[in-house]
Amino acid sequence: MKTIETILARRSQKVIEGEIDGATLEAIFRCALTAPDHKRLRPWQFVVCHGQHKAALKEVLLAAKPFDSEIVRQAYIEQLERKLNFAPHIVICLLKINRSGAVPEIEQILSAGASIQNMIVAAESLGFHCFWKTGEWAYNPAVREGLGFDADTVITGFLGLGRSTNPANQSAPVERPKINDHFRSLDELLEPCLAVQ
Ligand SMILES: Cc1cc2nc3c(=O)[nH]c(=O)nc-3n(C[C@H](O)[C@H](O)[C@H](O)COP(=O)(O)O)c2cc1C
Repeated sequence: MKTIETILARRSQKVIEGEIDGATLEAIFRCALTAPDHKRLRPWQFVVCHGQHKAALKEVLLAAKPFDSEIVRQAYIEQLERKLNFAPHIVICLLKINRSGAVPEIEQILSAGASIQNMIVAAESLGFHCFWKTGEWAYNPAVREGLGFDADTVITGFLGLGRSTNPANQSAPVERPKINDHFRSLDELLEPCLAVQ
């Protein structure tokens, strides 16, 4: 599929079942490293989790959450096991913020987002599917600490990747916003100003 068709057809997919081979995954990961990056700070880091790593990841997520009772803890364990199965490969995407002042923080955040989007477009162009997840896994600082990253590191997402084998899990196309609701020409913007002159 051509790149534009891939981007226009992209949908997040909440349940992804099939694995991607190692060489193809590596090609997808290399695409993250071509994200636009002001002053080449390369502020991104990625932790790759496959099936064999899910148990360890579950322990990190579990240890990051306090519980009032064992019943609540057990219910959370069941929920975690289910949620960690959302994709066969999970890439924990991190941004190590450079505070030297060389590049504003917002630009580093944008670069981190672009690196993730590059992986999504690469995976989709090869016929795979993705889901970009944040929520409490990303925003609870204890998860970041449990993974061994310092306070200057931000978890920008848990990117699930894989092959979709079950048509029932595939997201239907959606209507996208109208181009004129988001794009205007400068003429249109300046018209009222020019009219009063
Ligand atoms: C930074 C970011 C974080 C996201 N985190 C979540 C999340 O935690 N849970 C979730 O259900 N979807 C999450 N999403 C995915 C959106 O829900 C999804 O993109 C949206 O529903 C639009 O669907 P589409 O991607 O198929 O167009 C996230 C998307 C972005 C860009």
